[in-house]
Amino acid sequence: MTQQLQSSPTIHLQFLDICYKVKVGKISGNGVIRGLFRRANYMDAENVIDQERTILNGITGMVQPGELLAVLGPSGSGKSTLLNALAGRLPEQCFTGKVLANGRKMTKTVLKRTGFVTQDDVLYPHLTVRETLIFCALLRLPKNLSRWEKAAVVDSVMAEVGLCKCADTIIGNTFIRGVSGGERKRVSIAHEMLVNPSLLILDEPTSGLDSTAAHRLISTLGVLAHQKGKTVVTSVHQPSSRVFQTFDTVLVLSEGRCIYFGKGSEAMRYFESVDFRPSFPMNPADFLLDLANGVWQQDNVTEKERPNVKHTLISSYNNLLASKVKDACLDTPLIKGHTPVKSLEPKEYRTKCANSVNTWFNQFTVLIQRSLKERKHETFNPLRVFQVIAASLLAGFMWWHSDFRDIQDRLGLLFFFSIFWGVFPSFNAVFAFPQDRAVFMKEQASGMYSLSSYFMARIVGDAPMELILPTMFLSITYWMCGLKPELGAFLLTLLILLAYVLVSQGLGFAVGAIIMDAKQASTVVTVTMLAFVLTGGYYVHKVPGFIAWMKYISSTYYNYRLLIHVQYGHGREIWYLLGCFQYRGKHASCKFIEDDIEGQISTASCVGILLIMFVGYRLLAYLALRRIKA
Ligand SMILES: Nc1ncnc2c1ncn2[C@@H]1O[C@H](COP(=O)(O)OP(=O)(O)OP(=O)(O)O)[C@@H](O)[C@H]1O
Repeated sequence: MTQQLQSSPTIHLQFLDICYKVKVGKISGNGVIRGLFRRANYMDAENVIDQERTILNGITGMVQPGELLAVLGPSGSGKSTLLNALAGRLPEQCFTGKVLANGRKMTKTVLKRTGFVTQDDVLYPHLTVRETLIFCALLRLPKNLSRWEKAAVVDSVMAEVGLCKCADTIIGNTFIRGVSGGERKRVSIAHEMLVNPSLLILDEPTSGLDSTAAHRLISTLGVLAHQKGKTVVTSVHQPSSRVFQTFDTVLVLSEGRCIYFGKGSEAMRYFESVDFRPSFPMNPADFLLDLANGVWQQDNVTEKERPNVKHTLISSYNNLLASKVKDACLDTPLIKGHTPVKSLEPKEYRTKCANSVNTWFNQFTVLIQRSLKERKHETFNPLRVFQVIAASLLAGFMWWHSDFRDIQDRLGLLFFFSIFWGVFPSFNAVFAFPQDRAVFMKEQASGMYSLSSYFMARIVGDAPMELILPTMFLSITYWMCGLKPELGAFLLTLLILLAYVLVSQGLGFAVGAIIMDAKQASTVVTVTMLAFVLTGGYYVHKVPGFIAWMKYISSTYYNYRLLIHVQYGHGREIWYLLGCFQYRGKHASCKFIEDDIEGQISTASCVGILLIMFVGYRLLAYLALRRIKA
């Protein structure tokens, strides 16, 4: 089995003349600046000007299997952008130049064999290291491997990247103590290593680590390149001299331009050859970064005489090295149009790739298991359970054994159900997709599962607890309040309430998925629910005509009507019981029967509309996620 995974072909990566520009906003004549530039001369411009900023300018280089290429440069020099372009994460139409794997354009198959470790660790905080990797293996490894075999791959990858010690520790985050920063980074690397990538690209894997941890991590990457034959590209912010020695090739960026590409061991010699040498012995990486920042201390030279460092280095690179690097890249047989060597695309590997996609159902079950594990602390949160029990007891005591004939009180109770079980689930559901966004985007980019399997797993996984809590609530309150003492009536009330909870949850999902920002989405859902509650039919009867239509889109209205129907039917029975034909318009309860029970929308319509809302909100959420994915 391990052999099966080890047979992935090698990748020779070449990138030629990569240029990336972005539009940074428009500047209008009235001085309103919407872009990044705020220079005074633009303020006076009469016309609207589109500003372009060059992030990468003609970057060329290559890296072979068994080699570790380090991309160095100050913050903002374009390292992440370059790595994104190399990993196929930057849309092709956004940049110019070529990224070639084994002399060919990057194909989906190659991208599947590419592991990309982003700068931020996008992991679930409540899963342990082993669980994180097991779920990843279940989703990413070929379906012809058994669960046991996938677990064995996880164990071997953990041993390879040094994670065995903390295998059962949770990942954690700022609020929950988990594995250390270095270990978290290793988990991100292991996540990519599971698919046995031929090309591994890492964006600043050492950021936030102390020099020892950084050295250990880069050594691990060195082993992957030198001993396992992987092609490794990593950006590093501030490598120590020990770390620098591990790099085979170094690319130094300064403001999106290359100032050096070549062997790490020859970098200092090159800069000396163009008259830039350190005035005292220093870490080569520090010296290179100083130069990339335009900082250079030179004895006996005044500030005025000092050359423009960046400008000089860019010209030197263009005059001395650029053409050599380009020739070296173009000179490989693969680029010259030769047919790629057979071993690079073995038939066996292609067959395996074709077989590797897990079935929809498989993805769904793994995602649901992961979702339940990751969110069990939230779902079975004792505070949430306490909140619901406290509310049910409070309502139970407030309406203790209420009388069937006290219609006003009873309607108040039924409306309280509608408010509580409208706001609570919608508010909880609104966070679902915004919180998952980073993981979802990353996993979608790696093609781990389909959107529909993720979506179904998310909404089904959330359902059980959303249904358990209202059942608990109603079982306590219904009997305490003395509502219709029939099992059938109780079960019907429960069914209506659960359906309403699912509709409210759907509203939360839809708003969350459309807005994708937890704070904004929770505000919108609160306002929406407020509108639904106000037009629900309890507070105001004579709603002004221009806003009266709102009740027809209010799920609270339909739920309230159904709950009343279970208790009072069409109101005939209670009408006769209270003798309302005598007191029409005078007795308060009779007034409630006239206004709230009689002649309202039919039960079938209420059920039908709630059903439409149940499906409609979820469909909206799904379409909103599709848009994000695209
Ligand atoms: N889509 C974009 N729109 C505007 N500016 C952008 C865009 N993408 C990147 N940039 C800018 O391009 C520059 C390079 O960004 P990049 O993230 O590649 O830098 P970096 O070298 O990786 O920096 P760091 O080390 O801080 O992560 C930055 O100044 C960034 O603000």
